Amino acid sequence: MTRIAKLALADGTVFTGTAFGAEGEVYGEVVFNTSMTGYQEILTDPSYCGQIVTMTYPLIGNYGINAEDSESRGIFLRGFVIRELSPVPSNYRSELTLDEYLKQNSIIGIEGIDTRALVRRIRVQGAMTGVLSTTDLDDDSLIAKAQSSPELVGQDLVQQVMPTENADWSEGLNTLARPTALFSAGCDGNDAERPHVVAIDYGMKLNIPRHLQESGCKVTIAPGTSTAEDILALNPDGIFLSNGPGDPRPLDYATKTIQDLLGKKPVFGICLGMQLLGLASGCDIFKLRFGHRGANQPVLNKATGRVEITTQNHGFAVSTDSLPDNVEVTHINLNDQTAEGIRLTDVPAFGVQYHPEAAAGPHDSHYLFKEFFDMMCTPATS
Ligand SMILES: NC(=O)CC[C@H](N)C(=O)O
Repeated sequence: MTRIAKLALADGTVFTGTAFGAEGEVYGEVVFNTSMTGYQEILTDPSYCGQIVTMTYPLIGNYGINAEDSESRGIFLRGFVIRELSPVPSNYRSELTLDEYLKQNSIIGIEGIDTRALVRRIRVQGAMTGVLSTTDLDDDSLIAKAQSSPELVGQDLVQQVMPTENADWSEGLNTLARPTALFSAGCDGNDAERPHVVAIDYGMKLNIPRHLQESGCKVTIAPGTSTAEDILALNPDGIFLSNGPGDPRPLDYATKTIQDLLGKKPVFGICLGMQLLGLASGCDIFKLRFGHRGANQPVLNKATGRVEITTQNHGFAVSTDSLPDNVEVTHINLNDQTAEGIRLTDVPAFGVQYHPEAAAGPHDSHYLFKEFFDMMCTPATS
């Protein structure tokens, strides 16, 4: 029996489609991702907490769901909007269908709507709050709910997704007799020699500690609310600032921790981590109209002149209007000239707005993990 679902936007637009996944009603910021593949990594990226995610690629679910490709312990986005659900996955790795996976995780899906019209509306008017429901199918009621639901701006969503305890990253340790080619000559690869990275987890994607480990590091994961004392007590050689959901500006606890750590150990941040590094260094943050979410965003590395094709998922950006004297822009988004990378000139600290760990997407930017490794292996100049 076909189940109806409706998506209502705060601007009064309503889309009627077919429900899949769970029953119920949710609200969230409606955004879109242009990736053709990687829907399992997108579903399990904690950075989407608080959002209803639309896929522009029309056929979703065609390779099912498997045990290896998840980027976290669950699904944190609020709802999933697609054009056409593939009911029969064709993939030897598939263990369950997308519909079964969303049901297991109590996530509402809607298919069969005009996703092109939805995306064009978001591109023109900007990301906006929406309500996705299988229980209330009255347009006026849903529009009123969308207009009265809280916006994502100003929300600290990190505390809804971050871990609450420290943990050693041990996945695959027994398979890494020696780190991969990314390993620098600096250390000889045995555990005592590996640089120890403490990754502050604001909603970290799992492929990030995998890449830190494969680049030769030992990794300890710490909650996003850790203080500088908590982090330094773990005796790190370097500090990693992870991706994460929501607006970076209310995360005062995180900004303070980073300010207290800058100059003490090398720092590398990705996405939210770069935004927090920027805030800690006195940069301003602004909200993009509809964000950058996809796996084909061109980024210019200003130092090398090379263009990297990157995976991105962010709705906020570091403003380049009034950069502090000790902050340099290292990477630029070629679609809109926004900052995709910064570094501090007075202490060993840098960050990128995009996702060099891919998962899913291109591998053009893996070099950044080696740069961080080498930064930790280079004796600090007094
Ligand atoms: N992937 C991320 O870390 C996203 C950072 C931040 N929540 C943003 O939307 O810009």
